[in-house]
Amino acid sequence: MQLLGSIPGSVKIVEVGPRDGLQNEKDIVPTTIKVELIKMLVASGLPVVEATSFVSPKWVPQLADAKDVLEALQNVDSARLPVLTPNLKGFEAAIAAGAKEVAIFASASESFSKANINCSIEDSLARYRDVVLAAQKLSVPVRGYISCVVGCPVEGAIPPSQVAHVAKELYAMGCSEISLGDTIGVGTPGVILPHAILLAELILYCLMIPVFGGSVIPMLEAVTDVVPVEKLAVHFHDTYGQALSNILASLQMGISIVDSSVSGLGGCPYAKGASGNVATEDVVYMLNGLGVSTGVDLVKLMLAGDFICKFLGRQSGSKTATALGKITAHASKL
Ligand SMILES: CC(C)(COP(=O)([O-])OP(=O)([O-])OC[C@H]1O[C@@H](n2cnc3c(N)ncnc32)[C@H](O)[C@@H]1OP(=O)([O-])[O-])[C@@H](O)C(=O)NCCC(=O)NCCSC(=O)C[C@@](C)(O)CC(=O)[O-]
Repeated sequence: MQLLGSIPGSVKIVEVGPRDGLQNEKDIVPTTIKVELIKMLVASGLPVVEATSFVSPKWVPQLADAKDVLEALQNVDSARLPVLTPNLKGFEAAIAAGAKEVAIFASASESFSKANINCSIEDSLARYRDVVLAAQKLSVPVRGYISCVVGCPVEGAIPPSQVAHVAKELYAMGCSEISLGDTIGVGTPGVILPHAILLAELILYCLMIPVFGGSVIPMLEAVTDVVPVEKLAVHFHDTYGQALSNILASLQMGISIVDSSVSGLGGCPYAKGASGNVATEDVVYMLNGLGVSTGVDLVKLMLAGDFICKFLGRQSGSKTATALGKITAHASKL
């Protein structure tokens, strides 16, 4: 255990499947299915389930039913159900629909900020100050996201200092928690970029394909210099299969809040090439193996994953759910 360093005894998992997971689905998922999924996730013991987004329906048509989803969940009180709000308009609509917690989402990359919320980083921070002020008046906690914390689909590697700047601003304006998003899943736990990656970057650069990233540890070092580690969450997409290793490295650096998506659903509509978030089932399986408590019942979680995968007509993106599903199917034939 000494090898692992001082990983936390318990981890808070923030389930983002109903929001981050579904926002990229082309075919509209009926509100009743979204509500049932959220209820199943809550029943599995997840303490926080991000329910939906109050964003422009022109930008994210899949979540145009945010008000209906939230209103159908008014009696659910065993988990926190935050929602994304990009501006005051979204914040006011969320509160009117019964939201008790919200999240704002900035970026460490100028290009991604423009693509995702149609404004510069500084303009977004000014807009978010208004949201946080309005939330503080109602004692509503605000989570702050930062996208592209190691790499951007347009700009390539993002300097840790840029991430730390946005994190410091979000914390100073009053965010209760800051989630660091490797939106395109390019980060590794390494301290430096391996030469092979640098060479691959060069080739991709010549081909004008800027898909490369940096490393998680220097980014976390820069951010923990300006924001207390207990206020930080990590949010890894699993595009390059690095998410679990990055989570383990983050835990070793004192992080105890991890975002994930049931069955590995997800991807951002404004980040081409980004695959799903790390699967919640795989995170829970790893944390169980490490003896880290989460309060999540893996079997109930897998039932929720099975429910949404069957509806979407697709295989689970969780290796744990796939493996345990095969074992169960085999056992039932004996
Ligand atoms: C921010 C805006 C609204 C700017 O979009 P805009 O076009 O610049 O905004 P606008 O103020 O000019 O308004 C345009 C229209 O949208 C309406 N509008 C304006 N605001 C709202 C609102 N809140 N709710 C509903 N409608 C809204 C507004 O009323 C108007 O309607 P119209 O007059 O044309 O009929 C837009 O860019 C937007 O909604 N973007 C959201 C994109 C998004 O949701 N991306 C995915 C989430 S972020 C993410 O996935 C990353 C994360 C968090 O998971 C972490 C990671 O992995 O990195």
